[in-house]
Amino acid sequence: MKPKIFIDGEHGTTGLQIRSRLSRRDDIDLISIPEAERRNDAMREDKLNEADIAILCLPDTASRQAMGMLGGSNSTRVIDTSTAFRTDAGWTYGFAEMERTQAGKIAGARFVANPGCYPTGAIALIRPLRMAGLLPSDYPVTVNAVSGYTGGGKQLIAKMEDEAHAEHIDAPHFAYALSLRHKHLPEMQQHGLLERTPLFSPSVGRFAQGMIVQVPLHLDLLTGNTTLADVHEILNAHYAGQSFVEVATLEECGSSERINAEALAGQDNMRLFVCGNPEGPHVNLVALLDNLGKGASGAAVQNMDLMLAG
Ligand SMILES: NC(=O)C1=CN([C@@H]2O[C@H](COP(=O)(O)OP(=O)(O)OC[C@H]3O[C@@H](n4cnc5c(N)ncnc54)[C@H](OP(=O)(O)O)[C@@H]3O)[C@@H](O)[C@H]2O)C=CC1
Ligand SMILES: CC(=O)N[C@@H](CCC(=O)OP(=O)(O)O)C(=O)O
Repeated sequence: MKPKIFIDGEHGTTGLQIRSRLSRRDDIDLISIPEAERRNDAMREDKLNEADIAILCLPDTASRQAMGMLGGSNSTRVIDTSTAFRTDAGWTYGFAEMERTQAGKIAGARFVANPGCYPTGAIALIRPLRMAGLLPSDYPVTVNAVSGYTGGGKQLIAKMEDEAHAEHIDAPHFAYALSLRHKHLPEMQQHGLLERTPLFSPSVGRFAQGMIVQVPLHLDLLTGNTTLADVHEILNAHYAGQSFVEVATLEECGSSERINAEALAGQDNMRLFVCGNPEGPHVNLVALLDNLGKGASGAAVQNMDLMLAG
């Protein structure tokens, strides 16, 4: 029998993208509720309990409610795309390339918390340097980022696209989370293995999908006489052989004049760049991804595949 997959929130931005990836497959049985019934709790509870894997594409509160609907006695496995469980010890963090053992942990997990889009880029850049001992745990990390506006879900999409919307946004690019308390900080800190809370400044551009996450570092504050080439070598070795995360060569990093935030829109992979003057004194680490690809729906499908194979 084919495994039954239910996407709770399948008519939202992340859910639709997962559904379009899964609707092309014949190795799974996609179970569904009609769009008009998407908030029918009795139907949701029924499908949640019928599924082998439930993928929650809901706001945090609705994800917590769905976990309540699952109760204790069923065997449904869960991938949650919200922020609700990403630092919860009872959940496995769904960033498969974070460590060599992480894909195996996801494969055997009952509950998998899909990473946030910005943390996917930030942790990808930071964690290997922490693990190698190059980046001190108390380093004051700064993360600067720009996201496509689909990152804000249906509500932000409407504000950006609908000129008649009461809260229409006509800016081509805007900074937000100005109080520096973005909801992604706890997972960046925990899974980035950082003692200090990072300083995170996100922004949104007038494009639908795509994302750039930047982590600039002072080389003289890293351990030893670290060079830009050393940083590149650590990242390159960490992600060697991975299908969804690739480190651009130093040649490509050195010859690129610009990085286009939309370059990976519609794709499920992430590319990392180590930019700067080879003589120092700084290095700028850059992650390029689709907020709805490796940043959400692509990663959820990657995790589902690991769980089905596990
Ligand atoms: N967009 C992105 O790039 C990313 C999103 N995420 C996360 O994924 C989750 C989904 O986000 P996104 O798809 O962007 O959001 P959307 O607002 O686009 O979609 C959310 C969906 O959930 C439905 N929903 C809301 N509350 C309930 C409820 N109580 N019961 C049943 N259905 C409900 C909504 O229905 P209705 O239309 O009626 O409101 C909508 O269909 C969020 O937790 C988000 O933080 C994670 C990474 C990236
Ligand atoms: C552009 C935009 O508004 N982005 C969202 C984050 C999108 C996302 O990844 O949400 P999760 O918390 O579920 O990971 C934000 O900053 O709140």
